[in-house]
Amino acid sequence: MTHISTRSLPKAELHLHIEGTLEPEMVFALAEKNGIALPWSSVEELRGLYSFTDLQSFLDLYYAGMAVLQTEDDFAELAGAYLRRAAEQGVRHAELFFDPQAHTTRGIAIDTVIDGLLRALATARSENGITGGLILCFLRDQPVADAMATLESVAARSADLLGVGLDSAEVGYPPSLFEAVFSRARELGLHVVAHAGEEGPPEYVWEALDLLKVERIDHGVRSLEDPLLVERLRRDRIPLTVCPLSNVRLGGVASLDDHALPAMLEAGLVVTVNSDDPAYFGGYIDDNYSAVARALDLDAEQLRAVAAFSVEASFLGADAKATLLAEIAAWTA
Ligand SMILES: Nc1ncnc2[nH]cnc12
Ligand SMILES: [Zn+2]
Repeated sequence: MTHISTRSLPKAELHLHIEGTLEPEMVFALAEKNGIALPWSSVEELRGLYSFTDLQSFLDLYYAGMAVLQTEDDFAELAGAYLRRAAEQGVRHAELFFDPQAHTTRGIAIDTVIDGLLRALATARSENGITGGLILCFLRDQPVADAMATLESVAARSADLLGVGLDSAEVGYPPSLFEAVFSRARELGLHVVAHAGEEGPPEYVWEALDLLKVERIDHGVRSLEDPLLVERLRRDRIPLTVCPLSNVRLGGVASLDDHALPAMLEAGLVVTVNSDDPAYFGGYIDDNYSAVARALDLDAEQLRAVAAFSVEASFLGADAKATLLAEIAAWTA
C-alpha cells in the first residue's frame, strides 16, 4: 500500500466548477451579508444534505446554494478562497468552469461574475504565482437559444475567457444540440471542452468529439464501454478530466477501489485527476490524488505521469508547459 504524499506534486486543475467550491460556511456568511433568507437553519444542516444519489440530486443543491452570490466581491471571494486552497495543494495552473446562466437568470450581470473571478485570478497570480483562466459553461438542460445568447453577450470580451464548456444534467441533453453554439465559440477563437460520459452513454462522447470538436472530454469514464471510442481517444491523445471522488459521491462508481482510472491509464489514455465540486464531494484536488494513490496503489512514477498529463492537457502555452513539466519530472515523493 502506498502512502505517497502528492501535496507538493506540481499539477494543473482542469475540471473545477468554481460554484462547486462554495463551502456551507461561505453560504451562510454571504447570506447574512446580502440579506438572503436560506431554506437551511445551520451549516451542519446544509452539510448533512450532502449525500447524493445521482448527478441531479447534487445539482439541485448546487443551484440552490448559489443564490447567495450577488456582487463582484462575492465572486472574487469565492474564487480567492479556492485558489488559496489549490495553491496549498500543489496547483500551479487552474482552468475554472463557471455557470453564467445560473447567475444571469437570478438577475446578476454576466460582467459582475466574470470581473469578480478575473480579479481573484489576478490576485492569485501575484500572490502565489498560480496561472489560470475561465471556461464559460453552458447549461445543457436549458434551451440552446439561451446558450447562444449567453455566448453572444460575451463575444466582445472573449479574450477574457479561455474557452467554453457544457455541463449540468447530461442524460437526455446530447452534445449534438449545441453544435451551432460550439461552432460560434470556435469562430471566436475560444477553446472548447464538454462534459460527456459522466452519466451519459459513449455516444455522447463521440458527439462531443465529432460535432462539437472538443479538445478535452470532462469525465468520460463511460468511454471504456466502447473499445472503438477508447481507440479514438488514445490515437488522438484526447485528454479526459476525471474526478474520482465526484464519481463515487454521485454513484457513477461504487467505490474508489472500482474506479476505472488504472484501466484508462493502461489503455494509453491521457487521464487527469481533478476535483469537480470539492465543497460538495469531500475533497479538493490533492484529496483526489491521494485517494486514488492509496486506493489504486499508484506509485510515484504513475502519479508524475498523471500530473504531467494535466499540464499537457491544459491550455497553457508551450513555454509554460515545458517549465511545469520539468518541475514534475524533478519531483520526488
Ligand atoms: N459533475 C458535474 N456534471 C455536470 N454538471 C456539473 N455542474 C457542476 N458539476 C457538474
Ligand atoms: Zn464537472
